[in-house]
Amino acid sequence: MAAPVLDIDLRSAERVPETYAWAGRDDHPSVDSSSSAGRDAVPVVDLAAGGDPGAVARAAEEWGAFLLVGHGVPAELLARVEEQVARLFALPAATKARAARRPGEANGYGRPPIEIRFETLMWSEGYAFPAGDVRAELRRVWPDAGDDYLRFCDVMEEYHGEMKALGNKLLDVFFRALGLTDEQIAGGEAERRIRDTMTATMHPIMYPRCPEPERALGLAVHTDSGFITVIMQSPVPGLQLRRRRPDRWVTVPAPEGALVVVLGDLFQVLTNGRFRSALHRAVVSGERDRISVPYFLGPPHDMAVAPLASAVPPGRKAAFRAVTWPEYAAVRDKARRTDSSALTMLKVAEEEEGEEDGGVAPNQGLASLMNKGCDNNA
Ligand SMILES: C=C1C[C@]23C[C@@]1(O)CC[C@H]2[C@@]12CCC[C@@](C)(C(=O)O1)[C@H]2[C@@H]3C(=O)O
Ligand SMILES: O=C(O)CCC(=O)C(=O)O
Ligand SMILES: [Fe+2]
Repeated sequence: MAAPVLDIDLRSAERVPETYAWAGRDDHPSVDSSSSAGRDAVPVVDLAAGGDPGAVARAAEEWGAFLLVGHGVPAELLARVEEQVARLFALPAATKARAARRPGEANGYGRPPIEIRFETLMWSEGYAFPAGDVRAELRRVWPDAGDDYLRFCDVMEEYHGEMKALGNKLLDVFFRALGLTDEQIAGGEAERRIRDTMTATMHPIMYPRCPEPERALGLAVHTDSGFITVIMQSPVPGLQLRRRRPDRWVTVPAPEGALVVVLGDLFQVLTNGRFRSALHRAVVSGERDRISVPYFLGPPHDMAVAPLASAVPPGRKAAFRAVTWPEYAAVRDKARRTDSSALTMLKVAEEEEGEEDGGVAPNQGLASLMNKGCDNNA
């Protein structure tokens, strides 16, 4: 029998062990979206209304994230995805351990991959798999390919179909928000190549109800590395976006049926720094389990991502050098050791001016974004 991947059963824990206690967790206040007379209101984009390019551009420049409504993914499918993910994580620890992510591998069950960047443990478990190849990966959990396996795969494949179409729609919405014309979007070589080759990874996460939620973190501060992450979340808030001046964590509301879009570092590269990746983290609830199902859209591993010519203003230089996703990951590891950030290390010229007040966090190292006691200065 495979040994459990987590050291304790988070679901039955009566206390948060010291190894899971994040000392600097509350050094910046958490506020909700309704605070500060609209200043902390997470932007909302309505795709049913076409995704207003001006509103999308503002959200992407100032927040690197927004709530997405009118996206067309049926609410009942979202409910079925949540149900299947809950069933997956409710399996016995030894069953999930059959699919444990092995060192150096991208896919499999375990703690979120960023755990190696921190000494404190996170109150969560996740499972990464290629969205288009769920059947092969999930056989590790259900080798008999029985009914539970088939139900899980059917629902995830249906979800992948919807999300793939939504991802393409979102990409065009972002291109339009960058100011690209319909001809550039349809006929631009780089734009077309990105749309045709985008890859998708799912990483459902379970954040079990926590007996001392104010001591724990479900997911530590990070930026996503790819292009665009579309998150489906339980109706239990937990995702927080880092805002500046003053430094604070804005909790993203979790209205039924809405999705959350978060931009990753390679999208910041692609847009020459105009659209910003969002620093974020997840807190846990004292009352309820929370599930989130991020759908990560990014380039194929062999594609060198460089700023789109159409995103570099006339007379300006490309702000970043070209980088593949695996090269980016290596740069990020190096950046961690020097308290720099991957984006700073990839920079070859100045980016366009970002939002000064209240904007997204700057491209700085995680160690200085965290506080003493958050022990990620390694
Ligand atoms: C496609 C991916 C993005 C991700 C690494 C992964 O291969 C699968 C897991 C993803 C995740 C989820 C939690 C936060 C994050 C930083 C991590 O450690 O694993 C992201 C990764 C990422 O965006 O780099
Ligand atoms: O739990 C969430 O809503 C966010 C998950 C997340 O940030 C991630 O998987 O990268
Ligand atoms: Fe994330």
